[in-house]
Amino acid sequence: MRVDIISIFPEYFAPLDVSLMGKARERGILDIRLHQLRDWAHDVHRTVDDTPYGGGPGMVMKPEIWGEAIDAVVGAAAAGGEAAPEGAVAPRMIVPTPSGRPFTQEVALEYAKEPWLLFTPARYEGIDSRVMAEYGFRLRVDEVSIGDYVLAGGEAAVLVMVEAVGRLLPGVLGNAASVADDSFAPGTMENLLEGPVYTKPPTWRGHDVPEILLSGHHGKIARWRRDEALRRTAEKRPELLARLDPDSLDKHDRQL
Ligand SMILES: Nc1cc(-c2ccc3ccn(Cc4ccc(CN5CCCC5)cc4)c3c2)n[nH]1
Repeated sequence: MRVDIISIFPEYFAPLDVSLMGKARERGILDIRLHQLRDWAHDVHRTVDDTPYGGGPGMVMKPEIWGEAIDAVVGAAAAGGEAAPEGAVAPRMIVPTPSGRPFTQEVALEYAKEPWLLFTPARYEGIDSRVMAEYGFRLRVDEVSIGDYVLAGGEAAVLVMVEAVGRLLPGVLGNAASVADDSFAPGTMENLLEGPVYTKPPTWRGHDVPEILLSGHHGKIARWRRDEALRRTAEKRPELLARLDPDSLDKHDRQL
């Protein structure tokens, strides 16, 4: 997967050089390319923002510079300047914003199927809306929110999304099964919070690991884990239980 990120703070993405994402890049699973938005601002001060039409606080990012940057990043491949990833002519353009659709595990799985993503994290009060209108159809623009709180810019949201998508790519996580057991993973754990985890020692400061987990009885262990997931979900996120497909609950679940 190719990932392009255009930002006035490309250094914000240094964390993508470490750990799982760093290894995925070394192994060519993820091809992340960073671009400094100001490289397309031609005035002497390399200005990227201006005052909002209609008044209001803060500044808005100018459309011209974003347009030139996106054309350069997308066009380079389309113009045959280099091999577009897996024949993708155009990337999916993802715009972090507090007013976007919720970014969920389902959206992460959707993005993980794309050969090429373009993230456009903004600063100030956001990007002139005409940029999303200009690329909306051709780049299938998706405005997404990572949560109901306001960040100072989109970069942290991009870090979150690249990690959530990157870990779903084949070969990134050592033990593929752990993706299937994720909270919100499709299938048995869909819409359930995962239960508690333990490792050695069996007793630590007087706290014992639940006996069942030491029993080696895999059927009972799976049952216990599902019960714990249901209990935790009912306690912390009851609204998720309402989304559960009743057919996915067996008679044991129902008596909980
Ligand atoms: N899930 C999530 C995503 C973000 C996020 C993503 C990108 C940017 C770019 C700039 N900001 C700061 C910021 C400050 C104030 C407003 C609200 N203003 C009210 C009137 C016009 C706008 C919007 C935006 C971002 C924030 N925050 N939270």
